[in-house]
Amino acid sequence: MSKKIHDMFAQIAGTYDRTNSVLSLGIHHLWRNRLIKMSETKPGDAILDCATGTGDVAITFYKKNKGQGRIVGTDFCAPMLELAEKKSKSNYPEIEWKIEDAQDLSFPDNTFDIATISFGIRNVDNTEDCLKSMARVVKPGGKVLILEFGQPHWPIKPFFNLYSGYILPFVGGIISGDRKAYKYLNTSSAQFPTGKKFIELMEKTQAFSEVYFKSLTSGVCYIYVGKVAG
Ligand SMILES: C[S@@+](CC[C@H](N)C(=O)[O-])C[C@H]1O[C@@H](n2cnc3c(N)ncnc32)[C@H](O)[C@@H]1O
Repeated sequence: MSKKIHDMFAQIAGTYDRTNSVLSLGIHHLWRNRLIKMSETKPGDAILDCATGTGDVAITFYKKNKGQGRIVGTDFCAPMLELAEKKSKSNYPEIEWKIEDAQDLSFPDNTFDIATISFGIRNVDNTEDCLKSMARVVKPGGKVLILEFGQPHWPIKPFFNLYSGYILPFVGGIISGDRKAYKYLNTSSAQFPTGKKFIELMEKTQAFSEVYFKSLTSGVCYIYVGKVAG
């Protein structure tokens, strides 16, 4: 587990949701909804959302499946998870929140139908370990889905680079008081394997029988799907 990443999220937890909404102009809700649609979930499914942060994906799964089934949100950062719990406890008390490192999940093999991670895998120390850990806890034939930033293509690319390189750290810094965290968002996204390169990483784990991806908003974000091998 990276203490530096953990402490960075602990530091920005209180302003995380507000900063997200401002910086993405609300588009992050559309991206997360797309992830849920691509999961093809149905009421009764057991779902794990890793690196859940303040819990939006887990809560959206709960609403989509009308509270039927099991929804678990995990994160290694207690201050983020506390906000998820606070948000959900009156309306969605059945959602389980648990401190877990996504690279070394403690659940038994084949526990879930679906496991997701949104804007989290870029932050883990070892991407392959994280993918293997998520695939291990999903039943054969179930799905692992990853939502992550990418590097957008032309004609959005120059505008995006300007936005994410300068405006995002500036505005993120003002709202959160931590400019470095939003500079990190930009540099880590720019370096992270995207599209076919990420698919190669998924294939390398040998945990999936089928892998595919969809790019969103001209490549600003990607959703990767792996069907867990039997
Ligand atoms: C950018 S936030 C994303 C939160 C949420 N999934 C969302 O879509 O808003 C990244 C989250 O990943 C968590 N995280 C980073 N590395 C992790 C790890 N190895 N295990 C579990 N959580 C981790 C951080 O604590 C943080 O809450």
